[in-house]
Amino acid sequence: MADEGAPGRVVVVGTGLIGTSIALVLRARGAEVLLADRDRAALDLAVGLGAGTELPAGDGPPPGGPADVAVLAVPPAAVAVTLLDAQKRGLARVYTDVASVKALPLRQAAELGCDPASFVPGHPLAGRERSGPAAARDDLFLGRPWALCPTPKTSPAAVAAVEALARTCGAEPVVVEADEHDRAVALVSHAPHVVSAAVAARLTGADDTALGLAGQGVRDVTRIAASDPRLWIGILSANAAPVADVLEAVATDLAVAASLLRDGSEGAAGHVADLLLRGNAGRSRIPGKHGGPGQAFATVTVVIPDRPGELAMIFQAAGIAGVNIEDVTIEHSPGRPLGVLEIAVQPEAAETLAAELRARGWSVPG
Ligand SMILES: NC(=O)c1ccc[n+]([C@@H]2O[C@H](COP(=O)([O-])OP(=O)(O)OC[C@H]3O[C@@H](n4cnc5c(N)ncnc54)[C@H](O)[C@@H]3O)[C@@H](O)[C@H]2O)c1
Ligand SMILES: O=C(O)C(=O)C[C@]1(C(=O)O)C=C[C@@H](O)C=C1
Repeated sequence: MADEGAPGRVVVVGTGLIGTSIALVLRARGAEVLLADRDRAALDLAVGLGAGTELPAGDGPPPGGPADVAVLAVPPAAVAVTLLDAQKRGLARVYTDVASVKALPLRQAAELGCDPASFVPGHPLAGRERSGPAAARDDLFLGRPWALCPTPKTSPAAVAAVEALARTCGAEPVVVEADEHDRAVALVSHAPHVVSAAVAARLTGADDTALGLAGQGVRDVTRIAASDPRLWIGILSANAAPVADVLEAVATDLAVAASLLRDGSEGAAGHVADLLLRGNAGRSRIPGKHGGPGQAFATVTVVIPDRPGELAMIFQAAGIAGVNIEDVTIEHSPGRPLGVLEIAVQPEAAETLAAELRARGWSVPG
């Protein structure tokens, strides 16, 4: 039995990273999932992972009639033709896609004469630097925003069905107009991807000494540079102008920083510091948990011995003190039997938690 409000029967076309991840979570929530992919190996692997059963080939709807929703999890340039095909076949009552750009598939769907009422353009803001069904995860969408870009022609019932699908995947639906979506993701996803690639590209000529000294910083900045270039060239060229706007602004900041560093004067260092401070300010604006507005939590730092049950006892102590834990990070020094736990709490609760933990014998500096 599916959860209440969740789609009961879903078709997923495109069993790569995103399609298979959606299929896995829907299966876990009790939905029947029918899978299709033009790549036999990707389809077989998704079926083997338990993401669903193969959609029978043919011209008409699936056996048992149209599904509640068909999710088109194919590259941006393939969305409109896949939609036309799926609607002609009558695969589902409602259709959505997951492409990282929204204006292009919408425009192409209109040009091809697709039915606009049953199509809800969508985009889960969650992913990985790996492609294909082997990289799929059923927790990929937890707490993430899932953009929906209905037009005035989209039926409200179709929007409600796709909102329910996004919620079933653990995501938070956010309705936004397609052009606004594309400008927004140019800033928060697409331009950062190119910047990451540009930093990683410098490493192609790096010698062994430099590579041997690579730490976490360069790994963090370049993680997404490992993504599939074929997928990303499709995304970037479909959102070219907004991405170029952001890249030009970043390039200006970088060029100014480089010339100030060459200048070498004390005043010049102050100007570079200004960019670093703007970096701190921008980073702190990225929303926190549940995609809510960025919130200034206080951090309680605890030194914890590396032994079983320690975290559970700390969380229990927080519960006894009536303090809600907003977020947690743990830093481990390799080879040391200690960890540093950073607990984010509401500012007014920080002192209560620190006092409770100290009273119970933990080391809480500050
Ligand atoms: N990778 C990410 O982090 C991410 C995040 C959110 C959204 N997206 C979007 O999701 C979509 C899929 O990306 P992915 O990362 O899952 O890619 P992927 O390469 O892992 O999977 C895409 C799958 O679509 C299949 N496919 C391509 N054309 C097809 C067609 N015409 N008919 C049937 N199957 C077809 C491919 O064989 C492949 O299995 C893209 O539109 C992408 O922009 C990606
Ligand atoms: O985390 C990653 O690996 C991603 O690239 C995910 C990411 C993003 O930029 O946040 C990338 C593209 C998608 O359209 C949505 C999500």
